[in-house]
Amino acid sequence: MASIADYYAGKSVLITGATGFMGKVLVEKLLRSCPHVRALYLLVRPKAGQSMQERVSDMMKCKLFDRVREDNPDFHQKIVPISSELIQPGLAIGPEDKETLTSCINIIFHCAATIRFDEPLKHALQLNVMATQQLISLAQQMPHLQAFIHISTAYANCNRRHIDDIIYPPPVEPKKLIDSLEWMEDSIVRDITPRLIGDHPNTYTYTKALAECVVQKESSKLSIAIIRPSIVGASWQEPFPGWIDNFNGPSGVFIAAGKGILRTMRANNDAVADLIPVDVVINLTLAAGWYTAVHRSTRPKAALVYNCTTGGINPFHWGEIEHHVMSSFKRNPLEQAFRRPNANITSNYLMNQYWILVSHRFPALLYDLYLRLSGQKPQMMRIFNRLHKAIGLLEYFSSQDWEWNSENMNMLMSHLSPEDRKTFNFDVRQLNWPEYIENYCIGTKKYVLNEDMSDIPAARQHLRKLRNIRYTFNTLLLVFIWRVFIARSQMARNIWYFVVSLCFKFLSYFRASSTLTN
Ligand SMILES: CCCCCCCC/C=C\CCCCCCCC(=O)SCCNC(=O)CCNC(=O)[C@H](O)C(C)(C)COP(=O)(O)OP(=O)(O)OC[C@H]1O[C@@H](n2cnc3c(N)ncnc32)[C@H](O)[C@@H]1OP(=O)(O)O
Ligand SMILES: NC(=O)C1=CN([C@@H]2O[C@H](COP(=O)(O)OP(=O)(O)OC[C@H]3O[C@@H](n4cnc5c(N)ncnc54)[C@H](OP(=O)(O)O)[C@@H]3O)[C@@H](O)[C@H]2O)C=CC1
Repeated sequence: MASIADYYAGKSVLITGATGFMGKVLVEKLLRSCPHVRALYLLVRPKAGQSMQERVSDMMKCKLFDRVREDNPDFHQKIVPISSELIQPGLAIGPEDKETLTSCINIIFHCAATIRFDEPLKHALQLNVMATQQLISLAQQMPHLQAFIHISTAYANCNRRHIDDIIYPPPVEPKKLIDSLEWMEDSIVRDITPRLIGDHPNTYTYTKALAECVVQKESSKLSIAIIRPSIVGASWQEPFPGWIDNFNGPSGVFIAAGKGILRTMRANNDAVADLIPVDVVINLTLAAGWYTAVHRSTRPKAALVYNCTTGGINPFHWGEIEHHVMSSFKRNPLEQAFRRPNANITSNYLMNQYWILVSHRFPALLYDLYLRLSGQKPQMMRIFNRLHKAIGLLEYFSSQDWEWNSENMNMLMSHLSPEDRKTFNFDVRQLNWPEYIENYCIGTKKYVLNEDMSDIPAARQHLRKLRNIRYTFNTLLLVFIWRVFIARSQMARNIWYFVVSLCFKFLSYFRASSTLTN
């Protein structure tokens, strides 16, 4: 059997979502590890005043592509941007482009989606479900297509505790839902969304479940595989450790904690934090593309599903994540932290509300007061309100755990040659979590916040200043409490003397007993 790189040699690959977090890593890895791939056709839309060509050339200038640029400075010649808006009829692909695609594409990687948890249902449905349906229809017109790889999420079935490598019946027949929402006003859809999504936490997981069902329907006509990654984090090894470029999932939480803004969050210390590095997901995706294509004539007539998770193989827990994130940001602090990094997770609702009041709202109020008094615009309360909204949406995933079957991931690994196992490594047993989390935190500093590592001494100095402010503040608070409450009331003074003498007695007792034992 051909190696993975040999298989991709001379192939034309179509990628949706190439400008996104995972899409970029996919494009980079294909160009670097499969240098003889014929062409990568990227479906991209113009956005924020930039044409699709400008967006793609900006993307290729990004640091992620440094290694490919070194190996092959002309790599951009393999990239063919195609203008496409996935929520438009026919994906808004022009007739000439459609002709080109249908005549030459061999493999499709469908990564595009809206991953926002608060996306209005209609839009999530249009992009995550209807666009998938349209892409499959296009794929059916491609005579040379050998594999269609759909990126789903491990949480598409998060209303179940144990999730196998299979497609579950959808919560509703997608076509029926699409037809009934079509005529409804947005406000009505918004009102009935909670009833429709039922035991799904948001429109994202709900529509991703429906998309799997759409894909399954076509699996007898096409060679399809579904990849279900869990919580995708920074890269582990490739193209370099710690690469990340967004605030999604845990990254935003890590940054907020590193900046000393986030001090408390609801999460279960003992629940498995099913993070998976982005390079692992992409390596598995490319290997699945190869496997699906190579076995297309002998495969069973159903889509193979790959749960791409770490929990069952190399588990790590939210409590451990908290510990390593905090210690990493203490060693490599972020610039201009609001307070010293010290976030604690708790599964207790009341405890969490208490800390939100004391460690979020109260300091924000004080700081905004200071900004007002110094003639500046208050902003801290606004930042905290947005943070609370974001973490409120994530808590569902950090407060419970799931069990995924990773049989197909293991099966795929067993089919790889020793060489491919190294080049397309997705063996998460080798993942050293503390080292990974350290690189992840440094990655958020370098690549998301664009902070310079040479500024670390200044950032440490800033943390020392914050510690001194805290000590001064605590001392003043103690003096204030003493003056206002204790010094003025006889009863409070008596209680105070009673507590002090009790402590004194205990001390004398322990000293006496330790002298006796010696
Ligand atoms: C000490 C640490 C302890 C650890 C504790 C546990 C931590 C982790 C917990 C659980 C992770 C579980 C995740 C499950 C994943 C499932 C897997 C998948 O399949 S898909 C991928 C997931 N998708 C998302 O992550 C989209 C989530 N984001 C959204 O839905 C929106 O961005 C939202 C509602 C959060 C905000 O929307 P807007 O309309 O307000 O605007 P906008 O531009 O998106 O963001 C506004 C501000 O919020 C920050 N932000 C965005 N996401 C954040 C986040 N996750 N955490 C903190 N801040 C975040 C942004 O940086 C921005 O801040 P600025 O204005 O630039 O200062
Ligand atoms: N990140 C994660 O933790 C996880 C992600 N996944 C899945 O992986 C896939 C990729 O996710 P990720 O890279 O993180 O997501 P991103 O949000 O980073 O990227 C989404 C991509 O989809 C494109 N897109 C969105 N809307 C349209 C549209 N109307 N027309 C054309 N293109 C569009 C975006 O293009 P543009 O740049 O123009 O907006 C972007 O390239 C998704 O299917 C997601 O469900 C699964 C599990 C976890």
